[in-house]
Amino acid sequence: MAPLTSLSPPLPHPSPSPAKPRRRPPPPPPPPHFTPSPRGPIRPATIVSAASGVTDGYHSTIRSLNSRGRHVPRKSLGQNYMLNSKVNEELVAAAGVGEGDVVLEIGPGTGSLTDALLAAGATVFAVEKDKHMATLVKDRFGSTERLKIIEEDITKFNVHSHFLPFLEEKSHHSTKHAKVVSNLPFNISTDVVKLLLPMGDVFSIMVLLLQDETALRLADASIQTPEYRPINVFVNFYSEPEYKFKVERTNFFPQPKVDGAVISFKLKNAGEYPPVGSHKSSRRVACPKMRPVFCGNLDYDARQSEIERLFGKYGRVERVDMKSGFAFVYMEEERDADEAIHRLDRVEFGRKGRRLRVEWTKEDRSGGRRGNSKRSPNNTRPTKTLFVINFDPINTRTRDLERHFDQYGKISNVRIRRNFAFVQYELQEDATKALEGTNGSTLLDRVISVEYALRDDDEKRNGYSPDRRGRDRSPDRREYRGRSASPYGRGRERGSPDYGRGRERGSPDYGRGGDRGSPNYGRGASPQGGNRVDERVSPPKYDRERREASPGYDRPRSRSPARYERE
Ligand SMILES: C[S@@+](CC[C@H](N)C(=O)[O-])C[C@H]1O[C@@H](n2cnc3c(N)ncnc32)[C@H](O)[C@@H]1O
Repeated sequence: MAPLTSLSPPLPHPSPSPAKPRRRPPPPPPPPHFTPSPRGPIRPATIVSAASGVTDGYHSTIRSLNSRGRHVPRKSLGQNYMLNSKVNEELVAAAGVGEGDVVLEIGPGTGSLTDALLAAGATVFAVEKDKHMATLVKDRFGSTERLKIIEEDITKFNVHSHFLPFLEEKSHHSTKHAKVVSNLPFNISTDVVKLLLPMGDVFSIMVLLLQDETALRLADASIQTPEYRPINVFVNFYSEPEYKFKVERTNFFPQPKVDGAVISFKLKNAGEYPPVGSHKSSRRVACPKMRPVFCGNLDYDARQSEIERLFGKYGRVERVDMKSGFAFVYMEEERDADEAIHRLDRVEFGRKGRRLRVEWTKEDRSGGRRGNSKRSPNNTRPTKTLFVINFDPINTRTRDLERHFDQYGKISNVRIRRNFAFVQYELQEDATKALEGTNGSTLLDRVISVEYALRDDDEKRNGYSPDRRGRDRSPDRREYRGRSASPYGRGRERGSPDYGRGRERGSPDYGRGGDRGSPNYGRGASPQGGNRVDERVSPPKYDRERREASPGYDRPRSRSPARYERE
């Protein structure tokens, strides 16, 4: 450790040439720097006066920075170190850290907050991305049972496989919940919030020091304000946020351009998540077994086994519902699904290296439409012709459909059009039987959806027959295109779950003669819910009521989750 030559604050990064320091020395010990938020009543603030701890924190931070030779704080890593030990103590107090607690600390840096956590009696698991700082903090505390430091990027950190065993081993509480306390690099705060808030099974509270602006925004629970954003839906769904107090920028070295603030999130357990059904329904969105992961932008010929293998790396896959170009993956554990989403979203996959879209399905599909909703609410007028979707468009032949449907009566015609088909019976009663029997059934590994066609061929004007006419003149398709609940709609892009993402790959409009079928299946008007092809382009949507209670649902359609991450 480099010795301190005087009691006055040394340069935090001793330069080989003292005459030309690369950075200004840190400021003198700061005056009281906690101030209440000026931003209105929804953000209660705590006024904390600075105390003698100020200089202690200051000196130990500077000493640490000097301890392993010259260290230039890295802006890209948000390295603004805390100089005021009082702030650290307040962070610890806000999380109620006490004897026997296990704490995940993100970015220990020089170890000043780590020190306060250890002093409170906690066992600390610290994740530090910067190798230099990880070594520095190890040096500072030496080997102790109560501290584990790993060098890793928190945004890529597998909490369940790396942290849970530690928690199991170290927690002395029966509840086995850990806490998160961190003076976070400002640039990853939303990533961290998104990563950890859904982990109410692991963490009870998360207390973060982040940019004041961000803290104010995240703590905003009032849906009525114009500032209310998708991230607020997320935050309030998974936690109870509370703005604690502001921390002025002069408390950090180097001094950032903005002030910081401390915010706490009391994490909810799955059972506490707001219900997402109608008021009559008590269904909750977060039941792990019920909510599949949407995996979009797949090759049309992607195989179920490939998807199983892919997701199987992150946990047990209960089942995979393959659709055309997308799939729903049911994982046994919600945390494994979270991990899969985290790892696989936007990863290139398949022969053509498409970028996957992986995210939680936007609707609780457990309503079991497949099992209990056999008919389209939009199209209840029985016809002799059935409209079939969701079969494998590459491998399904007319004869496969015939075989699948002919047990219900005499079929007069089967027509496949890209990835939808019409099956016409001679008798309407047979069509009804077939609809009841085949909707939600499996054909060549795909769960198909069946509903009545809007009209029968023989109802068409001038004795229309699709077999005699060109595709473009098909009244069936014209009819469907015109409906708001259209399964064909307006030609959205493939694999983009309706957030305006996924533009890298265009999708020909079905109705306009694109050469590869990626129909726009409309928006959530699917009578079959989970089984309709429209899910391929857009995961099912909640109704307005549900959206309010569900993270991500109030996103404007043109906005992307990527943007959400950048907030
Ligand atoms: C704002 S500093 C806080 C340091 C220290 N806790 C303090 O209070 O002085 C942020 C710390 O997080 C580390 N860090 C930055 N990005 C990280 C990441 N993705 N994962 C883990 N640590 C990260 C930085 O290297 C730095 O040490």
